Amino acid sequence: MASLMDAVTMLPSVGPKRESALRQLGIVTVGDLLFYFPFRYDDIRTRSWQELGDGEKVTLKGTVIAPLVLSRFGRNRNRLSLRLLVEDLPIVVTFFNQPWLKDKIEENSEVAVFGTWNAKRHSLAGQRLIAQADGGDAGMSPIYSVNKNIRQRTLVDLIHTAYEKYHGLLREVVPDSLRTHYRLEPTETVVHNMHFPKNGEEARLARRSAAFRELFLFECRMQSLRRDNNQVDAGLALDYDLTAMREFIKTLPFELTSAQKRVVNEICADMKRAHHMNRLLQGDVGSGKTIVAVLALFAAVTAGYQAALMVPTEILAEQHYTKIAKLLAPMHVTVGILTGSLNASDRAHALHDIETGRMNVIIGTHALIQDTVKFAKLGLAIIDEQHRFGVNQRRALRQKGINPDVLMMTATPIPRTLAITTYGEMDVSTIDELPAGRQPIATTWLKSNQTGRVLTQLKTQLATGAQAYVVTPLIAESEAVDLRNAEDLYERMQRALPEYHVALLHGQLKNQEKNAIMGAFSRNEVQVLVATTVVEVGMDVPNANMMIIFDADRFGLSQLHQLRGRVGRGNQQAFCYLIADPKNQVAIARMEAMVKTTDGFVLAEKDLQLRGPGDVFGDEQSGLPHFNVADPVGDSAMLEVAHDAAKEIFQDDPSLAAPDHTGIASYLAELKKRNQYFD
Ligand SMILES: Nc1ncnc2c1ncn2[C@@H]1O[C@H](COP(=O)(O)OP(=O)(O)OP(=O)(O)O)[C@@H](O)[C@H]1O
Repeated sequence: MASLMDAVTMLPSVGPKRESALRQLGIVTVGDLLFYFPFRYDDIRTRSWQELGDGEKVTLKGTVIAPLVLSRFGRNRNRLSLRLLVEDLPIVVTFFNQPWLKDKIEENSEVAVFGTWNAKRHSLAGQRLIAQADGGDAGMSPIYSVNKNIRQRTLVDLIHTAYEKYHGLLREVVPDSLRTHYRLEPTETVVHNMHFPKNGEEARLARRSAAFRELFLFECRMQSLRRDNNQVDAGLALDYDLTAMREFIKTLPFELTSAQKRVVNEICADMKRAHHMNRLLQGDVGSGKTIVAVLALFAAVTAGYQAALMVPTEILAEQHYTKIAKLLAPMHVTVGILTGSLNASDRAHALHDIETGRMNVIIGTHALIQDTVKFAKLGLAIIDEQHRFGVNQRRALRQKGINPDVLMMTATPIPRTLAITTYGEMDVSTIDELPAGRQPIATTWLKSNQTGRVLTQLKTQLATGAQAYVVTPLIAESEAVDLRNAEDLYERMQRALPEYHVALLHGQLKNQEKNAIMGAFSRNEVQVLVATTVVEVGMDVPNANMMIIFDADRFGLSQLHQLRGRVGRGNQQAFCYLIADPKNQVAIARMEAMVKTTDGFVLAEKDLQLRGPGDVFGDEQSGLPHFNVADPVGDSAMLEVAHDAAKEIFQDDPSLAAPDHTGIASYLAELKKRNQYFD
């Protein structure tokens, strides 16, 4: 019996080659193909040239009135020109690098060409020859994202065939009540009109329903993950020792903020429950996440388990190791470190101590998730700066233990819309308060010809006993040029500040050298640290209260905020100077936002507005889901509706037994089946 889960090879004309090309696009089943929607449409209805504006994309129809001319330049480039009589106007059409069209177009024949109109020269830069099959006069031509192994045309034909044969099997998954309320179209209509709309309006309406469906199903997936997580007996119940916790807290050099107390309580209560903890700890730069993590690590140890902290760089691992070992020493907890740069014998020792359980708390980098690392009894895994780890790496760490509880920490505040999509399946603890006595960092934006002022300020600050960072971005194409820039700046600083120690920190130093420099800076043996962006994460030197960032317009907002967050970690007034001559509006807006606020959540919202979601996190590793039709930012209102609706459904009917919910249940069941199949 036919099913939407049929492999695409069930369609005529899909052999192994096409199958693999489709698979590269993520299309495996007929259902995948039908829901592989175009990302835009070209309006290919023919129009009269008289109504066209310059630069408009259009299809023009006319008669070829002269022989075609093909000219070649160099090896791979060529131009095909033809003269076309459109209504009563002779125009010139040129196609670049499509020499095969010469054999398809005959003199005196009638053709339709899609391209960009040049109103002044009465010419058309041709993109495509419109075939009769495209409908010529009535149509929107869908444009799909394809790869070099499959052409648009082929994909359209395949979708057409699949639709003809399978459209009767398309079912509703969004409950009727929601569909009526939000006036969503039936799935069959959506699929049809996404691929074959008659006009822009049809496409727009179909897109709206398709986006909602996609967001809703995504939210249902998140809710079902959450539901599975929350099942009792799915995780560990870490029965920590409250008295020991209280004693430990007494040894800390400061009083916890009430936000820190609240999140520690949330985390501990969660660890104690038998379900699997899957929690995100977010807090602005300098809000004191580290100590919260240490308390969680300690709690796990008092419950008789090992606990691990995984961080993105070796330097950070070293720093955390030094700090945490010192904090936990009075409590007789054995803390160890595992990074890629341990020598063979240290490594063997560490592995042995992890395996026998002698090491209670293990701090490390990716080295922690290698196969050779075997934990005796891992109860808690904390992942710092988690967006730098891919989903698979997180899963690998989880699989190291007996399904240990997981806490992720991030210093990049996440706007609400993104939090819903990225961390929808997690519980979130937020530190929304800075330790007492912190003053907002005074931020000034200067042009590069005003740097003299900064130097004066720097001298004043250094005279009071403070320290400073001077950051220069990696901007040149070659590392060598970047290094020279940083070295130049370093020498200039040395000359300008002969009575102080200046050091240079850059990415090409060995880890040991970097550690030595950071160590010297944190002991105040170095007063001015000139650095490339390596200081971005995790540096914690409370005596440093001045941050100077050169070419600040080269950084993104969240990076600037992270950098600035390296100062103002003590009680003195801190200063940040952004030196930049931004060239465009977006960069200017970034500088202005930095001057205006020091609140990471406000900046994150601004960043999202200025750049769009992909850029906030940067890359595939962000863990940000990829949507086919929906845009989590542009469609954020819809996302919220979908989120709330899915949440309500899972609350009221967790087993999805109601007749209106069977569509969701079978969608999720199918997903599960496929995951098993492909894992
Ligand atoms: N309750 C507190 N009172 C006073 N100081 C605190 C408190 N909690 C943390 N600190 C100090 O504040 C500084 C910042 O803390 P921490 O390094 O944990 O910040 P963070 O949240 O990890 O920030 P970042 O993401 O910027 O690294 C540290 O020097 C820490 O010792």
